[in-house]
Amino acid sequence: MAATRTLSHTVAVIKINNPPVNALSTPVCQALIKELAEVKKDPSVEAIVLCGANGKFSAGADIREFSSAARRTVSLEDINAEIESTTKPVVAAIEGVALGGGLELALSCHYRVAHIKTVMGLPEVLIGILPAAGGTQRLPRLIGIPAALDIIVRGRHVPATEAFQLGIVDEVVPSSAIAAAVQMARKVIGKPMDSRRLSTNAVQYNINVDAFLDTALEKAKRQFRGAQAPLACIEAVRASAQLPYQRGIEKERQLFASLWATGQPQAQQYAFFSERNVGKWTLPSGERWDNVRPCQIRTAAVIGLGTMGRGIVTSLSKSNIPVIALEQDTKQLDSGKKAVNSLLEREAEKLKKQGNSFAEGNGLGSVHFTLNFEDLKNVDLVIEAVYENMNLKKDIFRKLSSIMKPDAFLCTNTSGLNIDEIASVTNRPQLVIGTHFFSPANIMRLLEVVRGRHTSPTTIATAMSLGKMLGKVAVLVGNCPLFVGNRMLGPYLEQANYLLEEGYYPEEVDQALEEFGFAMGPFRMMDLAGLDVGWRSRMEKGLAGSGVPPGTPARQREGNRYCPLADMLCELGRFGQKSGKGWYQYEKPGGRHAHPDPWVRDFLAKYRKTYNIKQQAVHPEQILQRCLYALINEGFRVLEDGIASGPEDIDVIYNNGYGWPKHRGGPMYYASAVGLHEVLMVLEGYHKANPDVPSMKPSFLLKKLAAVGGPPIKEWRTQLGKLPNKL
Ligand SMILES: CCCCCCCCCCCCC[C@H](O)CC(=O)SCCNC(=O)CCNC(=O)[C@H](O)C(C)(C)COP(=O)(O)OP(=O)(O)OC[C@H]1O[C@@H](n2cnc3c(N)ncnc32)[C@H](O)[C@@H]1OP(=O)(O)O
Repeated sequence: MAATRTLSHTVAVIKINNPPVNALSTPVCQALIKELAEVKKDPSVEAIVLCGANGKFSAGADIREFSSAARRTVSLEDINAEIESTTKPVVAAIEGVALGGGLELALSCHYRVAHIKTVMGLPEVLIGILPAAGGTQRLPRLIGIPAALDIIVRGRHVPATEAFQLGIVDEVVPSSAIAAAVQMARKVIGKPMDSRRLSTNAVQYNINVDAFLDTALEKAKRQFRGAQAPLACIEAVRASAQLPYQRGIEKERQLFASLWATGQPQAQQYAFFSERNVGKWTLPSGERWDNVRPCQIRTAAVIGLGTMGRGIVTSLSKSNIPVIALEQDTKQLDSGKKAVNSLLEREAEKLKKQGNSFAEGNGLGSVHFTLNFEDLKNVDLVIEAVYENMNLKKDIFRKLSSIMKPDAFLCTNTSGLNIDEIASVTNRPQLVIGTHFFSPANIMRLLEVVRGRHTSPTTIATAMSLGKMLGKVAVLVGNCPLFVGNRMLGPYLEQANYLLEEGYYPEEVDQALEEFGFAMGPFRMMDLAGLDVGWRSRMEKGLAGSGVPPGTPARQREGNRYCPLADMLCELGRFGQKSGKGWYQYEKPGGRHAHPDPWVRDFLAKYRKTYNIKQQAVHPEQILQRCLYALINEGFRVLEDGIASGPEDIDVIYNNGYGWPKHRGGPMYYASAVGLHEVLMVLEGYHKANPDVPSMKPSFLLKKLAAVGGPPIKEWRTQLGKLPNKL
């Protein structure tokens, strides 16, 4: 039953019932219409309570229906209008979540009662659309333009206590919201209802709405780099102030249709479901997310309090997991402790602003700092987060192996080292796993969980479940140099470097990719990460520094093209932000504002002259094609090698760890949207002209899919048949 009805005295309680989140699917909407019609004409009913089954009001419209053939035949706003115009008072009993269409439904009720642990909001913007069941018109009428705009444009979850302060709900209760709503319904029977019908009210404001919204629009254009939904949300809110309700609704629908035509909602909704699907991991042996039980992690330890370690400690502590944080000397321990405490204070401040405190207990209190390895011996799981050096990591794992209790999990936070080699020095390779966090680890949502050859399914389940506990999107990947995200970055950065050789400047390449929607272009990103990191690794591989065989041409390695520009900057001490100079110049070492550097322009001009490189006329569109298609091609190779289980996994990694714009779905989705044949043609053309750049040689899988007509991404798996699986 999509909705059920019971009677409590003269109050009819209509309950939405569509597990798991009571999405307002077409059958639910049809059931609501039927129940409403019946209670309206039932003389024994004097008031109505609307609620959701299983402690959840509703997570909104059924997103799957948007793109499915089963297009909705019932308009949610028509149901809302029907509820609002009812002469019997309707009270929403909000529990769990009231999101999107769920909150819009509640806003059409005459009163709202919420359980204290509820969150509500209009997160449509996050899936590329705008609230289109009256939310952009009713919410400003209830709480004013600035507060409504903030909620609609950011799509944030508003806790019940804040919702009460803002006036979204009339009462917050610590016990059953349904019982409280029934009580309220009985109290308001017979009371005047006109002012409770939000659509009949005018928006109240004492600001210059146009100027306010113009400023918001400019800010949103800068902040959301090409995403259209936030801009449409602002225009819809503008309509609420300027137009009568019904015309505002027309505008809302019009904006929805225009957004749909951009293709962005489809990309963002693909990203939404991909994020959920990556949690459903499956191993070739048949073990899966739903048949392997994770172990409970009651205590954890982190080794190393550098940038990564600090973020990981904060993240664990924030999730209420007691942590032991270990450093090798007092100086580093003290500075790590200070940094962690300050991060935790900031987190506490954030929660306080949202009207919350740390869930149970105090996050700060749960961190114990130590220099003594013995202190770690009883924790359930340890995350090693020292710098990227195989010998150092092996030393630590040897030690852990002898100290830790036998069933403790040993995780390494490496961004690309071989998990099997690290596991090989332990007495429990089945409990060793890679947990690749992204910096800052207390903020970035991505966690690459890297399975080694001997890692057990229980260890995988535990690491994936830990990711969820930390509020992260955990993606299971196979063990290969650099794993998935960083491996794909290689060819992308390589092309960015070649573009400099050929006549571009860092700021021009960055601008093209930032206009595409990346949070940061490749050169700003390299400056932030530190140019010395890659330099050290290239030196270890004999590609840079004294290990390069004598007589090797400067722009060649092993017969292939090589760009030594980044090595040359490092030799001059230009490591990026940390040294105040890199591809850009900064106000000071550690400064964060990148300014184009005339020195770099001069340096590039001399370099091109030295190597007699003719400046080529590269069209800005080619910057995108070369960098992005190089990255995508490597993505296909990752699939070919069985390192990721599907294109969605790669897209989730890029959306959440590398600043890929979600409104473009992810690199593999983008390839499918651009057309695989187009991607293949560009790669083929480039590779023919540049056979000394092997990364641009089109991958086998790309060719295979292009040959069958470049099917949409959801059909790739069936088209490709059985692929190797190294998970
Ligand atoms: C011009 C052409 C137009 C064509 C289209 C015409 C249609 C026009 C109609 C317009 C009407 C608009 C009405 C309204 O404004 C629009 C909306 O309401 S959109 C939905 C807004 N809501 C959300 O975005 C909430 C999304 N969900 C979440 O944030 C979270 O799921 C949660 C609710 C906070 C719960 O989180 P968790 O507990 O972590 O659980 P999961 O996230 O794993 O979810 C569990 C399960 O539920 C599925 N699911 C969640 N929400 C929805 C949803 N709204 N619709 C469908 N399915 C949903 C999720 O995928 C998981 O599924 P599983 O993986 O278990 O299969």
